[in-house]
Amino acid sequence: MSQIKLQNISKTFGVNKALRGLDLTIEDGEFFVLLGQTGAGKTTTLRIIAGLEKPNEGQVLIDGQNVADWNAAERDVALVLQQYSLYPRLTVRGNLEFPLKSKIRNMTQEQIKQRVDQAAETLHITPLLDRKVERLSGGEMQRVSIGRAIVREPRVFLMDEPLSALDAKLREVLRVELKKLHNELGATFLFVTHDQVEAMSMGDKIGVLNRGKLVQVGTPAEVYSNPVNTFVARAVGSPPMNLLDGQLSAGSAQIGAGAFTLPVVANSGKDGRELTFGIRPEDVTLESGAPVEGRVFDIEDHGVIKILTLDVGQNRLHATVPAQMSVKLDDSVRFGWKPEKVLMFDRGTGINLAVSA
Ligand SMILES: Nc1ncnc2c1ncn2[C@@H]1O[C@H](COP(=O)(O)OP(=O)(O)OP(=O)(O)O)[C@@H](O)[C@H]1O
Repeated sequence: MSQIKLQNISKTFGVNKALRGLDLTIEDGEFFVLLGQTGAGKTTTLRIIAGLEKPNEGQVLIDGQNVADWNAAERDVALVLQQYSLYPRLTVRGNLEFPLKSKIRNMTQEQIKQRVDQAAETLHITPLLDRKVERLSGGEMQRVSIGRAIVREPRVFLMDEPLSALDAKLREVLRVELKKLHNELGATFLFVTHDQVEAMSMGDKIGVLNRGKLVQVGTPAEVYSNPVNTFVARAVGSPPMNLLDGQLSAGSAQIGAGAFTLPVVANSGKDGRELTFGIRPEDVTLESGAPVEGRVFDIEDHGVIKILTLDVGQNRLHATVPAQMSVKLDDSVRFGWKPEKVLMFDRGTGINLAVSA
């Protein structure tokens, strides 16, 4: 178990700035998820921690020790990748034993067997131990990859989108299993993904990475309910937060070119300012007496809920409603929201006014 600290890490590939002054602390035993779009710098961050890449600037500290001069083996971190790096000709047992057979470890056959059996039990792959890896399904292979990391009992687990090659159902199963595994091992996990559902459902903490910079760190609930800017507001939540351009006028949001007006919690001194108003789809309420009229442009049925796309003038927004609500395409509906549910962002910078105040 270990704490990881990245201090002012920058990494450049030619003219490409992969990481730009990254500061990040992952506490001992934490399940930390780094969320970012493709090219945000997630893999580079992991490779720098693992010692496979050197930063141009900044330091990596593991348990307070600067590990700049430590090679990958000395850092004792395990990297689990999206593409399983297994030996196809070996059995599952052979693959799990492999990292333990190194001379440096000096382990007896009995010790190795014990570790392998234990890891196989934890990952529910005991019945597969004698099977050749090339004859496993994708989900089974990913379990074996994780097993190869577990047997080493590393200080830290670094996971690079380990579930993204799996189908949706299996991803769900393994998400739960990885969380359980983390609880059982009590180890530090750094998991990177571009999938916000994965980030929200797995992380004790989430760090949102945008073009090599960390934009926000917090619990999933904090990041969801109080995004620091419109980038984070868009990055978490499905469907994403409605972001509507408008102006603040006497305690009301005037959306679009006067398309509609709805109350917000007054923010002194912001009258007349060009803003972007943010409202989560589940906070848009449909009621017959609600103040604004919209037209139903689209309906997505998700079992227990429906996601409606509403058109109001030039504006389009999402509303999440119970599945039993009777509504058809092109219906005219009335909607509103509670003033305290609306976030306000500066239109130019995208910064959340509540954060910058
Ligand atoms: N070895 C390399 N040589 C040149 N450019 C690189 C190299 N590795 C990464 N990059 C660039 O650095 C940036 C960050 O890449 P990185 O792989 O860390 O992003 P990522 O967030 O993991 O993306 P993805 O989700 O697509 O894997 C990208 O623009 C990428 O093209």
